[in-house]
Amino acid sequence: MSTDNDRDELARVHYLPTSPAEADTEVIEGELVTDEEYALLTSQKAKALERYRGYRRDALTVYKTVRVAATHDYTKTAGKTVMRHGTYVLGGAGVLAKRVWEAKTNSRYERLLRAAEVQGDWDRLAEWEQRAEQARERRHRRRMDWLDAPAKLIKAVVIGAASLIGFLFALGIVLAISSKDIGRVLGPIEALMNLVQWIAWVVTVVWGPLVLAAPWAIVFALWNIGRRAGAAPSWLMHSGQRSGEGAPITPSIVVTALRDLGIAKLASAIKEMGDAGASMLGPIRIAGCGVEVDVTLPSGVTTEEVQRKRRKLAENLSRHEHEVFITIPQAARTVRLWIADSGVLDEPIGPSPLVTDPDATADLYTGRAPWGQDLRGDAAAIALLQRHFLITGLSNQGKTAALRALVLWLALDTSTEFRIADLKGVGDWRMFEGLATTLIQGPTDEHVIAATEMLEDGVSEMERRIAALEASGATDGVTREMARKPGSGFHPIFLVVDEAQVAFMCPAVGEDKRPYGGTKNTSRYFMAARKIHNQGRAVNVHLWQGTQDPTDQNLPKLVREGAHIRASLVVGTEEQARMALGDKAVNGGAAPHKLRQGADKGTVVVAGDGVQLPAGQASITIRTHFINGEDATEVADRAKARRGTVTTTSAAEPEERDLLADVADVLGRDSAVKATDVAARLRKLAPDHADYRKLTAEGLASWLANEGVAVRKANGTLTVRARLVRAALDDRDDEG
Ligand SMILES: Nc1ncnc2c1ncn2[C@@H]1O[C@H](COP(=O)(O)OP(=O)(O)OP(=O)(O)O)[C@@H](O)[C@H]1O
Repeated sequence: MSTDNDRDELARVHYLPTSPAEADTEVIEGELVTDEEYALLTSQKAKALERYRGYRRDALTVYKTVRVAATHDYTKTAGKTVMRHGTYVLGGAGVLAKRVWEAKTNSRYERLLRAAEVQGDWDRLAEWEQRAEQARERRHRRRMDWLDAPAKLIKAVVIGAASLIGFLFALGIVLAISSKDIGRVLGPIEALMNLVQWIAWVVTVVWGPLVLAAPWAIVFALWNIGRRAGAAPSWLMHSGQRSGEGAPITPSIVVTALRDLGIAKLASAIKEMGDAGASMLGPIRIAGCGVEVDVTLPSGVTTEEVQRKRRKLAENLSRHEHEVFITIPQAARTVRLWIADSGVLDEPIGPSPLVTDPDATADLYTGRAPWGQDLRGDAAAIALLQRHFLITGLSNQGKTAALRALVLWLALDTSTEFRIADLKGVGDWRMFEGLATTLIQGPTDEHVIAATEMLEDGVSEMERRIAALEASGATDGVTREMARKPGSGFHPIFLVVDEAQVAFMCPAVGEDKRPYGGTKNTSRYFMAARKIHNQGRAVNVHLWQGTQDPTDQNLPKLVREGAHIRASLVVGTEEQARMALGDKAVNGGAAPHKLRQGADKGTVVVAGDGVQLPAGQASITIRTHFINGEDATEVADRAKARRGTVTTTSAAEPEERDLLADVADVLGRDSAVKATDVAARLRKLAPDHADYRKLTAEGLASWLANEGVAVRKANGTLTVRARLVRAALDDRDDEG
């Protein structure tokens, strides 16, 4: 059924007027076409519409096909491949042109001169100026030589040709005389002519193919030069080429990475130097599982600026941040980059030699503890004699394991003595039972008090040794012989406090009103630690501490700085890194805050004495061997077997006391004493006993009641009667 809309559509298809305004003014509505014409047009309209829709469908199909094909990965890859290889040819031509230009002009010298100038390296500038001048002179001489060249060439050709003909003629005469045939005089000359003719023939035969192949050979050569130079934009490279991951580090990669760091002065200086930015670089040396290169920065660019951009630099070098280390060697305006081979730092290092070698021994005076590997993959050993030690790091990153590994090595030296306070107390140091003379394990105030007393005993021992050394008249301090001689009283003592922050934060206050924790002049742990730091080293009394977070509250500055060797596992911030290792080390590139929590467990940045630092470096990063609890127990057992088991005391465990007998003791001949006085007498009798320290009259009464001794009031005061105490003792004896 036709409708008004159909008509409109029909009119559009056949270019008929669709509105009165469009129609000729003479056309009268209803008389536009006759019925026959309308029927004809209607059937044509259906066909036309069908045709139109067909075209549209076809056009859409073609469009979709083209779009799918054009955006398909294969097409993109193929397109990029074609463009990339095309660009190689153009790039190769550019590289070749540049090489020729540099060979024929002084531009290379100009570039190097600019580089030296930008770097402010006046010695090199003078040297290059001289070389440029010499090159210019040589080139001038060569040009002058060319002016005489044609005459010389013609002369040489004429003389050469005449000599050759003369020689051939003489040869012909010799042949003619020997064969008595005059016709052979010209024989050699004819042979030469024939040879020339033959060569000309060969040339005419191969000339055509040669001419045809020459452009392709040139294109291939240019392509090869461009490909080797990587002369294509990075977006045309396939992903492997573009990521550069695992790609060897070349001078141009390093220079480009530095240029793109976002340091404007550095970028413009490198641009001024052209690709001779490479002149900033020292040789790229293989350094363990990576490479190392020194970069002399242009004037105006500071080493700190580069250090701050470590992540960007790593990314520009197609490495992860933890795979690039920036340190500051001694040379002025120089940064040393160590760039790991991709992924190599995520591979575990081998087990400790202490575990693999059942015969491992140690000598504190002459040896070094095998702790792990430095980033170059070389064994990292650490000298521990007469050095206080501090290790810090976030929780669960391997602090105890790293500290314990060193103590285990020490244990293999039979002259050493250990007094250990593990203020976490989950058994990490349990294997030292029977090896250490003191082993305190636990986090309570009682354990801190015991640890403090352990340090105070260490101070007393230190003072005794200082006096003894002074009295002995020794001139070389405590020698190895003195330290190893049994009974000399100078054997090495190591006071080890793991989780030392617990001690500093302890709120307990002693009888003398002095706090155990804190950082005041009256704080007992703090003062004992300071005294040992100040004077312990010389008489072989060492303090080793492990702590989680080296803030002023957890580990006061004075105690941090008293350690000769400072090691840090991953910490949260640069500020913490500074507290852990000191400003000098962090300014020199030590960056424990850049280690990865979890992934870099057991990796320590070490500063200070005792470690062999690469020349000019303020710290070294060591991946420590992990000795698990089981292996640690085995090593400790070996140490015990060698030295014989020692009796370990645990000062924190309450001393066993017979309280009833003690009360009888303190009552003496008195028949009745006030309970408060009895408590005071008990405290005096055993001042270290925790139960007595806090004892009150009521507490004593209730405890004696449990023992069958009633404590009643006399004149309103709780009073202990000796008669009842003795009776209870007798009863107990009878029962016993
Ligand atoms: N060198 C290492 N390599 C690999 N993993 C390690 C290494 N050292 C420690 N670990 C792992 O880290 C875990 C925690 O180690 P450790 O107890 O020494 O940490 P911590 O820093 O002392 O922890 P916290 O401060 O909480 O006591 C270990 O159980 C072990 O699995």
